[in-house]
Amino acid sequence: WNAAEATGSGTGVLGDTKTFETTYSGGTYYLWGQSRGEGIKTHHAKNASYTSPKLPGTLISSTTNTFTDGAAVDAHAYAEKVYDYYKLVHGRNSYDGNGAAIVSSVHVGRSWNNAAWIGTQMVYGDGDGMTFRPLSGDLDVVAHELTHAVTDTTADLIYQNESGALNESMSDIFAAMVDSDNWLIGEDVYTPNIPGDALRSMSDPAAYGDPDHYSKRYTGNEDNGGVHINSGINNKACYLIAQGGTHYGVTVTGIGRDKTAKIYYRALTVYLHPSSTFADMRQAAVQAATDLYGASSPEVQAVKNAYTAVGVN
Ligand SMILES: O=C(O)[C@H](CCc1ccccc1)CC1(C(=O)N[C@@H](Cc2c[nH]c3ccccc23)C(=O)O)CCCC1
Ligand SMILES: [Ca+2]
Ligand SMILES: [Zn+2]
Repeated sequence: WNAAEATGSGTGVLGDTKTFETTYSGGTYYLWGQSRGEGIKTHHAKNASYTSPKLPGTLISSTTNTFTDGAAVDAHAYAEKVYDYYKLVHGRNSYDGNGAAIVSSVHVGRSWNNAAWIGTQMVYGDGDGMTFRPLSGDLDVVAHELTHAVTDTTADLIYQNESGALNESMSDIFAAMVDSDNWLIGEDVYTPNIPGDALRSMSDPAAYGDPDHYSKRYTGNEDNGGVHINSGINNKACYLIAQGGTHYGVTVTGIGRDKTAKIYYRALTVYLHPSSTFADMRQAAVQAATDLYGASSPEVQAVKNAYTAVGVN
């Protein structure tokens, strides 16, 4: 049998219909797209834990090329969208720049209220229906996880303390650039019974208890030294660069999402390194903006003012 490329369709976590690449082989269709890099494959973990050697699990199949597993449909379709974002916007072929295969597993764990990049693949929990719906149901989350793979193959920011907060912020930043209708993270899958809330906010990190100024950074040991907490400081800086605003008396004139994304992509892939601090982040963003737009550009000024506004000088 040859493995023929096909177009499948299915219903996502939120009940929306979408199409995506599948492969036909031996009378069966598989959640396996072949046109992007070395391919995109989506598997069923059958409740195996994210640490289980049973991962990735079974490649998800259908005899009709119609897929009814919402978590699988979204994990697969959103992986395509994130691949396309990095290829078309930044010229990057998959997360490693070399077409690496993108592998996901859904139904990981039992009612697991989380998701992750485990170094080799993406894994998604189903949530317990109260804290989360199946987490692949939000494009933010898929883009966040795949961006961890981009970071790991570029700056490789150490996942603790300040470098870890920057690692987290890079994932939130590109999640917001891909799922570009707002500056919230996880809003589509977080607390299904509570409308309008999110896991994190980049426009107002404090709305969810995260710091929006360096003087308010968490210095304890929880969460690998607050990687999902102190990310709020850099997330706010990114928001200010893109949208502008006055923060703790410092005014920033926004330059828009697209230029902001280019600055952070260049900072991440050229200037940041494993032990980068927030001070290094400011310098990397200033240098990236200088390379792209010139030393005396409004883009460079926006970067400088945004980092001053969040207390990183
Ligand atoms: O990628 C990441 O940074 C997070 C990876 C979490 C993880 C780490 C190590 C092993 C397993 C899982 C997953 C996400 C996250 O931000 N998790 C946070 C918030 C969170 C999600 N579910 C939770 C349940 C309890 C407490 C906190 C959480 C965390 O794990 O802290 C990213 C987008 C949405 C979920
Ligand atoms: Ca969002
Ligand atoms: Zn993360």
